[in-house]
Amino acid sequence: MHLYGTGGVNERGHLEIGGVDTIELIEQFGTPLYVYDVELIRERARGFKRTFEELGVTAQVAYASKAFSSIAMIQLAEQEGLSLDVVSAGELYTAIKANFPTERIHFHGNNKSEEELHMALDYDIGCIVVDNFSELTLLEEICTNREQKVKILLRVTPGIEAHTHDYILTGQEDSKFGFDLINGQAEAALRQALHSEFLEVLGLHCHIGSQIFQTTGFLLAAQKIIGKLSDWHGSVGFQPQVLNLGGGFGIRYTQEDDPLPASQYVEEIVREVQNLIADSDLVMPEIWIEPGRSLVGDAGVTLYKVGSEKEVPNVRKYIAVDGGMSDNIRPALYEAKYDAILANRPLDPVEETVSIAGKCCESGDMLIWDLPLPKAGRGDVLAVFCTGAYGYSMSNNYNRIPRPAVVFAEKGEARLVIKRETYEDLIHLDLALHEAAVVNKE
Ligand SMILES: Cc1ncc(COP(=O)(O)O)c(C=O)c1O
Ligand SMILES: N[C@@H](CCCC[NH3+])C(=O)O
Repeated sequence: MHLYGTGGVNERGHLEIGGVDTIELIEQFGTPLYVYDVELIRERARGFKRTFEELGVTAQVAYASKAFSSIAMIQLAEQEGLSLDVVSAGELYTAIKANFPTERIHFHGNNKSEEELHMALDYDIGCIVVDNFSELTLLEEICTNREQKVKILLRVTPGIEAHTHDYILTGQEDSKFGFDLINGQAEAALRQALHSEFLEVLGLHCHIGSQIFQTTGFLLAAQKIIGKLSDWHGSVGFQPQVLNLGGGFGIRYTQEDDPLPASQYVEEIVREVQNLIADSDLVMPEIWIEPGRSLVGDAGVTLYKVGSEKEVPNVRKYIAVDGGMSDNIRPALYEAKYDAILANRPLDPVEETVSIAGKCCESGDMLIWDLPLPKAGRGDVLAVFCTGAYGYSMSNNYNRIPRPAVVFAEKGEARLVIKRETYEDLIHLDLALHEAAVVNKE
């Protein structure tokens, strides 16, 4: 048995998270249940901030709220002095409702609508990360009409192929995100933005991908970007105040994963930037990062009840749980791997290898292939580790399965921070045929 995050086994022989017995939690809140170890999120946030402080660099650590956005989570980010990356009006709305300081909100996305840009301006958020020419022009027009200034970063694609799953790569040239750094797009965007009296260009942003285990890609991106910034200092006289190198720091989902300590990513990036800046005419900019997964990923566990089983003789045994791709789509989407144990008897010896199936009507709804477990059956509780990032946030109602509840556990106290969806919630936007008015005729 291998524990992730700060999970432990208590005197009752149950898996404990944040000092809370997981079996007591499911008795109270049901399954599937997301449980977050709040202390671990705090530790991770403090770790990032401390590393920058020790390096003497002015920084912002922005939590990429797409990893897991909820009012309580945003409040936690605020308590820890993080900034916030949002990518939609919905994420921005959540942040506003959580009273997150708007000057520390950064707005991302490759297709922000007019409405979203207005909303960002209404709340006077910290900065908008401009992704492409059409957005740049639109934002310029909107700001001119409103006679309102806004701080922006230009997102660039530095032409880096980070070593990760194709679907979560973002820094390569052929990407839907950002201005191409190398072929002149980024410089043209900078010139256009500098021309506008309403756009204040803070600097550049790049995000090369997610679940990255090496620093090489980040260092290469820093080299390419600072090389260009240095050229532009000569040609356009631009001095960046901010360099945002995104998120993407990998975490350990299974024992096969071998990520670096979070501090090492930051340290190596900062030292590279310092060296490159020292060799240029530029002044050291603030360094911003925007981790999601590495702040919340291994702090989350999903608890499921074990249900049916099926044996395919001489091939495999399937064990089904009461959730699946509706609460965690990552295995189906990215072939993501997870590890799990029985939360009600984690210390029992392994007896067999089973494959964990979800309950959705899809063959692809498999959570874990070939998991060593004690003999498990109805009544057992499966704890899948490291589901804190892109689990709940990508959950859905496929097969009209209600979304799970989410609990924060800290120092022996459990707080329900997202209620379980009810069947009523599932149909609350539906209109019955007799209620649905004809809307396309007078
Ligand atoms: C622009 C941007 N910033 C930050 C992140 C957070 O990435 P991660 O959760 O891998 O740290 C993402 C997601 O990949 C992203 O697209
Ligand atoms: N959602 C993805 C990562 C992409 C994040 C956004 N660029 C995951 O679960 O790993």
